[in-house]
Amino acid sequence: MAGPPGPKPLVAVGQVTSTPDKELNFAACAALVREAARRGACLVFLPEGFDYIGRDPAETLSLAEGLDGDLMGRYARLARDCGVWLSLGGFHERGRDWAATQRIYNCHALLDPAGRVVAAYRKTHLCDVELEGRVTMKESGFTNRGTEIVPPVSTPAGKLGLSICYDLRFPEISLALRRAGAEILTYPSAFTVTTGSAHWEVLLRARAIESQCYVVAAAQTGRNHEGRASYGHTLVVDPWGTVVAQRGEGPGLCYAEIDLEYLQRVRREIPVQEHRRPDLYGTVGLPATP
Ligand SMILES: O=C(O)CNC(=O)[C@H](CS)NC(=O)CCC(=O)C(=O)O
Repeated sequence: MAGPPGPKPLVAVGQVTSTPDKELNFAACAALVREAARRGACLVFLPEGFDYIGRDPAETLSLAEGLDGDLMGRYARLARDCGVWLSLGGFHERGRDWAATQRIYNCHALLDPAGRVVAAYRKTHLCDVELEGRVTMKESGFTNRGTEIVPPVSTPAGKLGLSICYDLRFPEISLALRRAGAEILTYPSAFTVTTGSAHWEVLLRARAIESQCYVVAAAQTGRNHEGRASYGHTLVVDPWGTVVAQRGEGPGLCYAEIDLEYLQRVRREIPVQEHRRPDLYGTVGLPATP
């Protein structure tokens, strides 16, 4: 192997309380990105809805922009100014079909330090969930489903596989990304308090253990508007399943070093990828037959 280990890449994960006010949200996110860059992070993650959280579908639709709009332009300048990569999960995107569909995409954009959008993943699993008397979400009411998984992107921290929030519940996408070469999986999120307190950490650790990837999950926290609160608990999990960084509630950053030698060791020691039985699981993602 190569000589002495060099410094390991540092990533930063932001936790925010987005509101319907895009200006305030940008100011809060930009301050976190600047702080993370000062501390030496090469890649900064922001949560789903970093741009805003609308009070209702009509407001959410009215505030949405294209990837070529003003807000992404400001983030591109921020990436350039700070010299960092930005994972901007859960951007409310008016796509090319906006005029026809009047629905947006839930888009995870990855920007390089030149401010270019090097990848855009559009959320493929939409959160339509009804917990009687507690939680109602109907994302498909204002969002189009993404149509593809995006191949992992090489970054200075490792090969990054993009997902969003509710995608976390579907191991199929994490395994597909792992198979395509991912070393870091990321789930920018806006989890509810009810589901987050029961499922958040265990799902993130399970995805890390079974895929043997780092898992990075930036989260919304606190009261986004009168009718909504988010669970927080931004996490980074290593490929062994250990939580290596986390926040509780309230806005802020946490940091983790990405150690790809450690990742390789975990994969060597428990070679699950070689032990899989694809000959047996052919229809696993399909609906059950009666
Ligand atoms: O709507 C926006 O503006 C931003 N998007 C979201 O907040 C999305 C869709 S409603 N939230 C989730 O996917 C929560 C998942 C969750 O809580 C779970 O899986 O338990």
